[in-house]
Amino acid sequence: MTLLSADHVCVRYGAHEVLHDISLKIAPGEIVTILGPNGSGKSTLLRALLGILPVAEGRILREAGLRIGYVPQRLTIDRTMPITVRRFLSLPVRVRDRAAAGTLARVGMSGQEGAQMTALSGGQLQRVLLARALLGRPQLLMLDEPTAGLDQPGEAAFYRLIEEVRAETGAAVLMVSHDLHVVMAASDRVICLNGHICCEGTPRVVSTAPEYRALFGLGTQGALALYRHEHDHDHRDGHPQHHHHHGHDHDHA
Ligand SMILES: Nc1ncnc2c1ncn2[C@@H]1O[C@H](COP(=O)(O)OP(=O)(O)OP(=O)(O)O)[C@@H](O)[C@H]1O
Repeated sequence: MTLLSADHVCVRYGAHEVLHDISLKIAPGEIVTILGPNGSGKSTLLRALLGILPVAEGRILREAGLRIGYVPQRLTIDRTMPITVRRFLSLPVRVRDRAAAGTLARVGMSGQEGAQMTALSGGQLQRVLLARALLGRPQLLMLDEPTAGLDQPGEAAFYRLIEEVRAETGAAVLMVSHDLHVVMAASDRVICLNGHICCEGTPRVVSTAPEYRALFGLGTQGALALYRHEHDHDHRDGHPQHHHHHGHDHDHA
């Protein structure tokens, strides 16, 4: 079963092709992260998947009646127009007090109905944005760099919250990030984007993929070498002097 899919999608701004031949699928309940450097088209891809940006080629398919909860990258609040958390939760769709209170409790913002949106910290604002998205009982949550501007503990706490929400509601999560640590901790699957899909798979597989490492300037040493070393070691029964001799395994077989 697939909630949302892209089939050979290209997106252009004028003559500039920002996304090339993108195919992907999101299944119910999975947490998928799109990872890529600045300008790689992550936000563009989310907006195309949401249907708020036209595609030049290919197509986007959404399950009939799919409920999507969208948490934008940032929210520009007009400081001359004060608005409380409670009123914000009823934009654009009015919600009941009980639903508002319950959802605020869920995101760790219990009793904050009366707070001014402009007075919230970055972490609190993200929680309120998430609460508003959850009020629509989404089957798919889409989050665009939801922890941009948060410190490390704030970021970790927010991703734990996302995992709890997934566990409780069964919602699939598609998010954008350029933070490897977050992705390693909280994703079932990672899609590495740079105008096209460079590689995809579990966080462990992607983090050792040469395409991923080249894209993030990690070189070919470091974790990849370490991973290979450990992998070799497991098969060589404590004969480290033979590490680079590829015939060794066969000698034993
Ligand atoms: N409205 C637009 N008109 C023209 N070009 C645009 C527009 N929006 C984005 N672009 C270009 O498309 C490319 C991808 O932008 P996008 O914002 O999707 O990347 P991103 O991966 O989300 O970047 P970041 O990590 O910086 O948020 C960039 O080269 C950007 O300049």
